[in-house]
Amino acid sequence: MSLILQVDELTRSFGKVNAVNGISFNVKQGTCFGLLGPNGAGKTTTIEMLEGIVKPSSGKILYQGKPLTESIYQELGIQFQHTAIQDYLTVKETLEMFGAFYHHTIALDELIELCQLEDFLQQDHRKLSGGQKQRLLLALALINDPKLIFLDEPTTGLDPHSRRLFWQLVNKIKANGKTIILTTHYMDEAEYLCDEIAIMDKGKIIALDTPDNLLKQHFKGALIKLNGSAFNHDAVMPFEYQVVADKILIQSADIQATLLQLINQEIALDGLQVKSATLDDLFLKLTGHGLNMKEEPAHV
Ligand SMILES: Nc1ncnc2c1ncn2[C@@H]1O[C@H](COP(=O)(O)OP(=O)(O)OP(=O)(O)O)[C@@H](O)[C@H]1O
Repeated sequence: MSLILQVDELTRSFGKVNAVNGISFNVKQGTCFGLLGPNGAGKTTTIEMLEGIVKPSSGKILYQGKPLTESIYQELGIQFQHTAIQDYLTVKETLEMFGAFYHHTIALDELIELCQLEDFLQQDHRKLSGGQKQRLLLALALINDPKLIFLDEPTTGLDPHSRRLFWQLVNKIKANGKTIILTTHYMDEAEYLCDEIAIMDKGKIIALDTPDNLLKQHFKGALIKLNGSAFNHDAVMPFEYQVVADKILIQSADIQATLLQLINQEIALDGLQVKSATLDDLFLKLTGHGLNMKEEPAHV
């Protein structure tokens, strides 16, 4: 599979803040690549450099083997976290207005059908629900029939039904051969949509691979979770464990044997969970903090 994007040692500082600190990755054509991380990790700065909106402090970005130029931006589709749309326009008028910005556009009927906008075409865009608004923003990102589409936290704040509907749309777009770069706080979204992910924390990539490979690499067998208060940490435990946030994580290849050991050690099993590891667990393991944590001070 050919590479649509190659990123090498990309860095961007704002004064003393290293928002993005020497990251490298490749994106294969026709795949969905996820950039994950907590608030302030550097995701938006990264995609804004890829989109040509923010100038890198250093590093290299190649699009289809060549450096980014003005003309390439006609080939990109961008769904921003917030897009200013002129007031009083209907959905149809909004689509027509954005279409006029590009030399080449997709047929509007096709786009309206794909993004399921038929029922709202004559509605003022300000009256759309959250899910409908996101579908309109996606349609605007697709209007120039781009090869590479950036979706920046597209489902933040949506209800579960609207999120699932949006995921189906993203999969349809991918099935049409498009490449997608997605940023998200939602690990289930990344597991469902992304072929490859980069987990960012404090401006750096701390893990990069397919979701499956990352989970296999970092977790053997099942994951047993207990409340942090369950252990006397001075006592010697007959198994390895990790304390992250307010939880104790034990990786176990033999669940029965580990549970028996816990019972023999008279450890309170309140809050016990036995499950397969998820990307949330991986993030917790790698960083020692959850994805939904409050924003940390800037990384200087
Ligand atoms: N224009 C700017 N001027 C100064 N600092 C900035 C600027 N843009 C981003 N930063 C800082 O760079 C760091 C990374 O921010 P960025 O928005 O890229 O993170 P993010 O992972 O996208 O976060 P979120 O999930 O909240 O959107 C933060 O500390 C942020 O305050």
